[in-house]
Amino acid sequence: MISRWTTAVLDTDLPGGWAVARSPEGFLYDDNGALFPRDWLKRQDLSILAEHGIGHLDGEPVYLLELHSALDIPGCNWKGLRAFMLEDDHTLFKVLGYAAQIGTWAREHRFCGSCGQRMSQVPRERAMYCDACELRHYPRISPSMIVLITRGDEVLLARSPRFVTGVYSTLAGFAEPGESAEDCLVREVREEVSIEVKNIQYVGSQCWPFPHSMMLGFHAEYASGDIVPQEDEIEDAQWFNVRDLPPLPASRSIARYLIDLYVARRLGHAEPVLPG
Ligand SMILES: NC(=O)C1=CN([C@@H]2O[C@H](COP(=O)(O)OP(=O)(O)OC[C@H]3O[C@@H](n4cnc5c(N)ncnc54)[C@H](O)[C@@H]3O)[C@@H](O)[C@H]2O)C=CC1
Ligand SMILES: [Mg+2]
Ligand SMILES: [Zn+2]
Repeated sequence: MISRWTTAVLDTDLPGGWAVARSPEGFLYDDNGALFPRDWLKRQDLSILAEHGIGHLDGEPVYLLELHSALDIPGCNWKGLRAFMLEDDHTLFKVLGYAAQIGTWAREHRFCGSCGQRMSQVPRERAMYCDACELRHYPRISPSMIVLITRGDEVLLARSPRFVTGVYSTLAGFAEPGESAEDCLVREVREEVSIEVKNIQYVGSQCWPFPHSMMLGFHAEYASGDIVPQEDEIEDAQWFNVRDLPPLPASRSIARYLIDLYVARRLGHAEPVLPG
């Protein structure tokens, strides 16, 4: 059965529901997954930094317990968000991805960036509020462009020194103030491989909670220039034939989708579906 997940701001004074627990070591899980009866979880000896009501899973309320540190609970373990992404339960990954973004943002906005006073959660709204200067902070989302550059049967893929050995991917980068999505894409491509692109086509978007990116995915055609990899950022960049590709990123990523979609169109195969 596919579960239904909707986000919501829930009242943490109400009892009951499910909860996920997040510490610097990741999310708590056991053989049944990462959702625990909330009242049971709160009876454990947790060092709770903050609690957030984050939404409904199949109609049941779900809360996040954001912890100062991990602790040993018999039969349970801690695991990072990336490990959950690589597993089959996509809905659980969405719940935890949202929880991670809310937890990180609230943790990093406990004090007002303008006057330094302690901030508090606004009831029924996803915002932190400063009483002293009436400033509100909303969850942070960072728009990032990601692009597959194509040249007929070839695609341009690159390696960052941070990637798993052998893996090549599309180019990506964060938008800067003052840029349109297209401006950002053109700048990132120039910076990272020193080439020019044309016919920029928007393909789709994906939430990427590492830590708070909104990926806007594009296809673009090669226009001119020779590949010059950006020092320190790009270890290697090459044109690959769609029939002979290197190891690619994880199938949940929009990077992989942009590649798989182009290859499918080029070779006349069925088109993949963009992972949510
Ligand atoms: N879902 C997917 O398929 C993929 C997602 N990504 C994500 O796209 C994002 C951007 O990709 P990168 O190549 O790492 O970016 P990038 O090419 O802009 O370089 C990263 C640099 O940007 C700066 N930076 C960090 N956070 C920033 C922010 N919030 N706003 C502006 N600048 C910032 C830092 O100096 C950092 O070293 C990352 O979050 C990355 O995880 C990247 C590739 C694939
Ligand atoms: Mg980049
Ligand atoms: Zn303030």
